[in-house]
Amino acid sequence: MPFPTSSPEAALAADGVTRRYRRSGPDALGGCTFAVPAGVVCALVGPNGAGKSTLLELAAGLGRPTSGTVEVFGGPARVGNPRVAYLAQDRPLFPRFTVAETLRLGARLNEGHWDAGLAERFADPSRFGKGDRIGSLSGGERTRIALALALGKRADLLLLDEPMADLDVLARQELMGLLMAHVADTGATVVMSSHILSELTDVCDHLLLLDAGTTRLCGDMDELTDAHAVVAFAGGAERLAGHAVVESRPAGRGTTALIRRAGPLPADWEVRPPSVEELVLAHLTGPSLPASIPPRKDTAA
Ligand SMILES: Nc1ncnc2c1ncn2[C@@H]1O[C@H](COP(=O)(O)OP(=O)(O)OP(=O)(O)O)[C@@H](O)[C@H]1O
Repeated sequence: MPFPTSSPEAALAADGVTRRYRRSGPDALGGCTFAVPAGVVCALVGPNGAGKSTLLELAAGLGRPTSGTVEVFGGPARVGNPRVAYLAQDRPLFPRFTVAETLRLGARLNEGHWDAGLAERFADPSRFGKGDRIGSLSGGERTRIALALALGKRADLLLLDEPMADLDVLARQELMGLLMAHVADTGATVVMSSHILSELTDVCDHLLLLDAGTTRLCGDMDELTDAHAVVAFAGGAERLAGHAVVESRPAGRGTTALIRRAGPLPADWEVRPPSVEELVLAHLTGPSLPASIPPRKDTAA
């Protein structure tokens, strides 16, 4: 099923995007197509090297696709778009600036749409001495400041590359709470990458799974889990015929499998919905299936 990549309600859409860093090198993205609707909180997941950071960079307008298009709210992705805030994985900040100077710079660069209160809640300047320079902060402290700069911008689309990566457990909880409260207040769209899936499944309602530069899954989390089932039954894998099998293995005298349902399932099968973790792992190890889920016709077990 094609994604509505030009749909006006898509906050971020990619159509056949490839990105090659070196002319004769491999594709960091190899034909990536998806659409993230406006207003969702989207988990961007995938193994190391899947292309997550590359995709976020392109969405922020930093670099151009080698082919294909990346659109933000229906227009080409471009650097300096006031509707977009981007938190890069390496948190680029000026090391010689103090915390206060950095926040003042954020205010100056985003005049007219800077939320100083929100930026201060993320940065929490009370933690720092007046003259503390960015270069003297810990990784987690720098992340707080970088998040403050991104969030203070009051953007409609937040592109956050591993936003919680350097933070301790308490700071993660605090900043994720602030982020979610901000999103609930403003209806901003978030696309956020992380390797800690459990951290994302609690707060995200949309999933974008990349692997080796291509889209493996994209859609509403509930619809994706709903369209799949973990099944267990007596007998061999031949009983799965007709269903798209993501993963299957023998279990005693029977079979367990994660399938994409196609119509009703036999009454003697044990059936349960997969967790998001199971879904992601199975799709990363199993055969490639269409990344989007067609509307379900028959859900009866
Ligand atoms: N500046 C660059 N020059 C050359 N190759 C690059 C560059 N940036 C990324 N790549 C390559 O592109 C591919 C995708 O990298 P990317 O950083 O986008 O993946 P990722 O999913 O964000 O990985 P991780 O989870 O490890 O952060 C990798 O093979 C990487 O080596």
